[in-house]
Amino acid sequence: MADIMSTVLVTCPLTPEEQQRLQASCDVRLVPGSPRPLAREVFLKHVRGVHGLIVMPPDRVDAELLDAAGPQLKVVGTISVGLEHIDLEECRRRSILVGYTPGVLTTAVAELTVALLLMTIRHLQDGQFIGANRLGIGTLLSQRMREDIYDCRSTLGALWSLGSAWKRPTVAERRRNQRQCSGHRGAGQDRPRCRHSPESLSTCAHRLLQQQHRKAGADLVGAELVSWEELLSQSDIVIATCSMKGTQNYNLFNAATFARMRSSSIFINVTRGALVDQEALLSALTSGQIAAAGLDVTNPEPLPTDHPLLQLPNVTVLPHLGSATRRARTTMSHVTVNNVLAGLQGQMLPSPAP
Ligand SMILES: O=C(O)C(=O)CO
Repeated sequence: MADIMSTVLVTCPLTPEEQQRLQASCDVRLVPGSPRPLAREVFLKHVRGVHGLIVMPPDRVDAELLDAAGPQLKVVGTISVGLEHIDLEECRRRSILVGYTPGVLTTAVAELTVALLLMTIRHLQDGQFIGANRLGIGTLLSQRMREDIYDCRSTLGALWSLGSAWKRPTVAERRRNQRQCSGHRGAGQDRPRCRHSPESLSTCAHRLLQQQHRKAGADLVGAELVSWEELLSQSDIVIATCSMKGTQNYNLFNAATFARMRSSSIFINVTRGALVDQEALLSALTSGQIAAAGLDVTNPEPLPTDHPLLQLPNVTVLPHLGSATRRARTTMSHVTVNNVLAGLQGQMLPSPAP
């Protein structure tokens, strides 16, 4: 049991079971109403004097926040695999433990990626509008039509993250299975070519492990390791699944990147909006430099309702639904509470940040 006097601030929803488990051991302080994203001044006000902190992106945990919390803070648990909102160096300097939730959402995000890809390629959101307004199939047929993925032998280029690079099942594997399920069996030439750029893999934490796993991760899903240049210029579909690596990958997709892609390319982003220079994306989409984009993540989230990206017919935007499955969210809550309870008891975290 954690010290009964420990106070934990929770800024985001936990499952009721995990909230109860936390409440059995600690004094739990919930941010009132918890509108997301949390206003900074509210966060700074409620963090004072807590021993543990449960957050999710984009709640920024930096020196200012840690100063506001005070020296008794022992542990921060984020309900996410992404860590870009936490100043890990500053936490380390203050001996504050940080836990996160790697691995447990990979499947949910991979499924969302395939769904978003299909929505984007087939204009499904337009279909929903047409259906809801009883406009009929003729309206749909008069709209722009897209290639079937089935026939186009497209090349899928994915930038895999630290976590999903070598964990099964990945996006590439699912897409391969999907084709097999729809009757595309057998002949090797029927399989989509999967390209996998080593540029996006972590070169800081676990460097040797990642380097050892890069080739293995690619082999696991039948992917070829190619350069960043090749990935951009040869892929029909480019999927950003890499992390921000702190701020290192900020605007990784920019005007120069989109200029190297094909005019028929589809761009999908399922990890972080800040990977993309949105002005450059907007201009690539309006000028025809690329064909379409499907975004589960944007910068900021949510986008303002009058944002020009939301007005474009060749863009599908979802409200960051990647991990929104019962299994993923339940496990993420569970892992986070385990991390925080361990940290409050001065134990090693079961799932520590790298
Ligand atoms: O866990 C994360 O970092 C997410 O973005 C979940 O969708």
